[in-house]
Amino acid sequence: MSGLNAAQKEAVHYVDGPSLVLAGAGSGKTRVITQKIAHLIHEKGVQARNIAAVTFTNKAAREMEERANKLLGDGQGKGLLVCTFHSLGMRLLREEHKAAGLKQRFSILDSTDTFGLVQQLYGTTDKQLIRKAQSVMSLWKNGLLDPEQALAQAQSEEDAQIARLYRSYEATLKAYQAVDFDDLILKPAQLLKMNADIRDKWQNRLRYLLVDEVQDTNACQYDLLKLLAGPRAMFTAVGDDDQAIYAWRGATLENLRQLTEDYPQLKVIKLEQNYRSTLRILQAANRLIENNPKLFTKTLWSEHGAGEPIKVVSMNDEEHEAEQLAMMLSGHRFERRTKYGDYAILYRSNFQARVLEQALRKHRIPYVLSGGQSFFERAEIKDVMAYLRLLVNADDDPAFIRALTTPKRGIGQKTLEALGEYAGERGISLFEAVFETGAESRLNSGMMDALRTFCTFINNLEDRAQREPAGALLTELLKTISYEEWLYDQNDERGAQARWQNVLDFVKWMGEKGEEDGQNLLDLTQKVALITMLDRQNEDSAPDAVQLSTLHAAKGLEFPHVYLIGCEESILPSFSDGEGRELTDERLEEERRLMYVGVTRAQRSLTITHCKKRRKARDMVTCFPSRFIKELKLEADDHMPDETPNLSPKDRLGALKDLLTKSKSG
Ligand SMILES: Nc1ncnc2c1ncn2[C@@H]1O[C@H](COP(=O)(O)OP(=O)(O)OP(=O)(O)O)[C@@H](O)[C@H]1O
Ligand SMILES: [Mg+2]
Repeated sequence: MSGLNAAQKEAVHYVDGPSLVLAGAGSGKTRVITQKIAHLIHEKGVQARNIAAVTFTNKAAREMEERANKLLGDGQGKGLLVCTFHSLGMRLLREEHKAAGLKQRFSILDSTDTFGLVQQLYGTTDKQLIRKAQSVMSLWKNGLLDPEQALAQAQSEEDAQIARLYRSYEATLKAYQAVDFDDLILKPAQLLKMNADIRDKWQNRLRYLLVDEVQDTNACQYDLLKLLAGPRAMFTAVGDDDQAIYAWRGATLENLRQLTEDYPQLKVIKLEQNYRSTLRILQAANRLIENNPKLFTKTLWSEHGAGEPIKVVSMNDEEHEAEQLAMMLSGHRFERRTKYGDYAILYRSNFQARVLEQALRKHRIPYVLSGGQSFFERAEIKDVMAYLRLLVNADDDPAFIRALTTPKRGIGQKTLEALGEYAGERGISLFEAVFETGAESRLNSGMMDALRTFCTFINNLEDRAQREPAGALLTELLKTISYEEWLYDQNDERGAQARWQNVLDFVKWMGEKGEEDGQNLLDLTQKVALITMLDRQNEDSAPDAVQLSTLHAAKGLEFPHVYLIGCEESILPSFSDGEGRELTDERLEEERRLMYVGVTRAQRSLTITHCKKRRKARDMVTCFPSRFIKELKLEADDHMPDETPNLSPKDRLGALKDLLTKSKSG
């Protein structure tokens, strides 16, 4: 129990009922969770497999698992469940698939897949419209509204149209034996609600629940949590209302208030000491967030010194910003003898990373990117995944079409339409339709043969996939379909090379994962949908590299030195929400919380940059510094003593040598 203050100890020791730790950034909330896991196992005799800790991102889950296992020592954490809400939901759904009306090997569609599906059902190619429909349906789903209720509630013709789309979307998913990400939460919650046996079983299994970042749970996740906790209500939730940044995905701060209502016996514990940041950073963050209405009052103090002043740097444009950043970072690293891994560059939106990446590459600064396009969303990976998904679930029509036509097998759109029509009339999947005699009259016999050859090929693979090692089988599959050649046909040399390398990385990763966990290709495939590139990177021994991340993806993390870039009106706060809605007070508050998350990631130094101009399409537009910079009230720091870093003569010599070898090798 070392390394905890009195309030943290209280939170860790309290196991008589539900508790909520409500505290600001860097106050050790996540630390309470990991320590509490150890406490439950070591002191309270709770079995590891009866404990579940839930957090928001895969990365956070992995980090928490590592920390917990370190505390627990050899083998004691066996069976401990540390995961995201989504993977918890998937586990439950896989085990209870029958009750959910799904086969055990259902497909999981990610947002790219569902985008394609909505596009097809809605009959439009207007991306904005599709995204809007997706987000409205998702909000309905998360608000536990079914298509009929949504239709009944519709206020406008547009709403009604989306509600009808929602109906066919749901029917299609069912026909495909597929679920989307929202279903991974929604369906388990419904199962637990409707089915007492399943509820008892899971409540008995997960006897203690711990939830990190509870401020970002949506209504559905909260429901799931409540159902799992049951009347015993043995859980610890930790969170910070000032860091709620997922309202756009339906997360609601209302849940925090609801928690106090649903559990009158809830013990609320506040943590007030910040262990992460220097006083300057902490106080600036506090001044910023004071501009938001308070839900709960919190005070944060720190024993750390004032630290160095927060820098605000004005740049000409985004190229200048990126270039300067690379120079500043190199200089800083040289002067302080730090590692690249001590730095994070954070930004509001993914597009900001592009120019930055170029500059970092030019200056040979190693970096890793997170929160960007997932590795698994790349076209070549999705191609390979289509085959795997089809092995797992032959009813997965989108996977069927993608695999069948990649590479082309001489089967054209007309044939697919005829097959689709027949399958639709019979209410079966495309795969099944191929083997029905009834389909023969609709298609010419050459096509029929080609289709059957393909399906037999898949059937054989499926059989082998249950027994043979994942890596070898995958390699063979790629060879059989001549995927490498196909890539070279479709892309220029460099593009093909890069894509093929990604595929090889993927095969290697699947092979290793399969050996590690003793899982076959089919088991692995279901998991892939929930994994992001970041997890993959973390598995290779983490390289010393600067972290590039969106603010959303940086939640819960900390870095010695942080650069917060593009702090301009219309970027942070962002004026548009992707659907053309304007900046309301509520959204402004959420943007402010996002800035607060960014500022509070920094431990020792914080540099904020903004551009005077920025390229928009073909024009250079004038930009203004973010209002949030003013709200940090940095003048207030002026009376604080500056602490310049002390470099001993020896360090300086070392730094100089470093630079010399670098300039030689470069
Ligand atoms: N009692 C303590 N003594 C020393 N260091 C601590 C203590 N509690 C927490 N820390 C350290 O402070 C830092 C912040 O802790 P942690 O990440 O748990 O905070 P948090 O409240 O979860 O922050 P966030 O809101 O950003 O998620 C970590 O480096 C952690 O190891
Ligand atoms: Mg945390």
